[in-house]
Amino acid sequence: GPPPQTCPPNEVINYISTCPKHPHIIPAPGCTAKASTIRLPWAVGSLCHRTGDKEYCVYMLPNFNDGKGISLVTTSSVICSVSTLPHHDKWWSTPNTANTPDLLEVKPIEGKGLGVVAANRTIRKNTRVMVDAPGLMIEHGAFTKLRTEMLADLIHEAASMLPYPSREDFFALSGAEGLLRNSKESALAIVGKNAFHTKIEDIEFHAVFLDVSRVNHACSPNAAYHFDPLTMRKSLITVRDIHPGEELTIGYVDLTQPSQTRQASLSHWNFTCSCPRCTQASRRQKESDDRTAQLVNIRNELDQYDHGVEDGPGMAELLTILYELEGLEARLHEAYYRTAIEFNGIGNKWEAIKFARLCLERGLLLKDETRPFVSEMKALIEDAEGHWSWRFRLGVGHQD
Ligand SMILES: C[S@@+](CC[C@H](N)C(=O)[O-])C[C@H]1O[C@@H](n2cnc3c(N)ncnc32)[C@H](O)[C@@H]1O
Repeated sequence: GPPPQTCPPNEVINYISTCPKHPHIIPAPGCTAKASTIRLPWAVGSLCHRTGDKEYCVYMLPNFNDGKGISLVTTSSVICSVSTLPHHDKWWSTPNTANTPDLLEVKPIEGKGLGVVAANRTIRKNTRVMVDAPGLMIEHGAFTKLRTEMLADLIHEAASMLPYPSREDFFALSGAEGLLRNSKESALAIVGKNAFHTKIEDIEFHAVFLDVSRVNHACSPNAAYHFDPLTMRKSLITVRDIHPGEELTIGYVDLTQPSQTRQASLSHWNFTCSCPRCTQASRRQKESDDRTAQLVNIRNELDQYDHGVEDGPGMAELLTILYELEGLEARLHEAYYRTAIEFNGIGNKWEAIKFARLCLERGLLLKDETRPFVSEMKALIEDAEGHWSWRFRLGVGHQD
């Protein structure tokens, strides 16, 4: 059954309508929507900081995500629009069904702090192994406009208002090593090391997910994230088979960059990647970087639609091989997309449809329905000859 409602500590709450004693709804101050259209009540923190014409406060919903709660650092008008979104109910009602506790284990990994490993059975590729909702979200505007101390203040308050044990889970995340535990700087540092850019409608947030935050980085990762903006859930999906005891990893940065650029981007998280793709003997490291550069070149060349290419399908299939050799299965749908377009581009309908299906099969696990490639591939499968790419590579002169 549902967990009991938790009232956050009184000292940080100005007023709250979620405790069983006060079951009425209080809209956020300044909210012009009718109280009856706001289905869920928010607790408002006592602390707000103003910059320009915006006042950022902390809004917390204790019942969210099976009682784990969620805190937002944002303005009352954003809370108002969020609470009245048409698909809003889905956010609050989606259960974390894919979490199979005995599939995964969080444990110390040498040189990496904690990490997530496959517990005691093999996890097949394309398995959704975790589904997580954000515990803390900070509007991007607060990040860029507020002074650091004010921002740290609000983030600290947002984390402190979360129900037990989410509050403790947040402060136990990595990123604040060497700083005073539970201090405002810790809260800010934790957000810096664990937040993802996440959009609600058109508003950008930095979101911290308390469970998926434990997954470490690798440059040939065996898993990837999928974020569904309609349910606000982030899932972890395997892209290769994972054997018992093996660590699950994702890519924190663009993995089609050369190794030195990847390492430079990872310095934000204060570590150097020691995965096999990054620590090969120098000759092999160069070969890997060369393959990665070739992959990017082919992708760029195939993305030129205004002139012919020689053997487009052959190049696109080579692209697939390069993604596989570099361990980039998490992005294979990108190669399948190009292959589908190239086959259709020379009028080979059945091969085009085959690769469009492969693209959707992989891509839909990792990307949401709203991505343009999804509608492109669906349209191609539906009517290859009516698709813009039909025979588009033929009869167009070379442009050298
Ligand atoms: C989002 S957290 C991942 C979970 C973290 N290991 C923990 O204990 O909670 C990001 C931090 O994990 C560590 N980390 C992630 N991937 C790593 C890797 N490949 N090698 C070393 N440290 C890594 C870094 O300290 C990084 O700042």
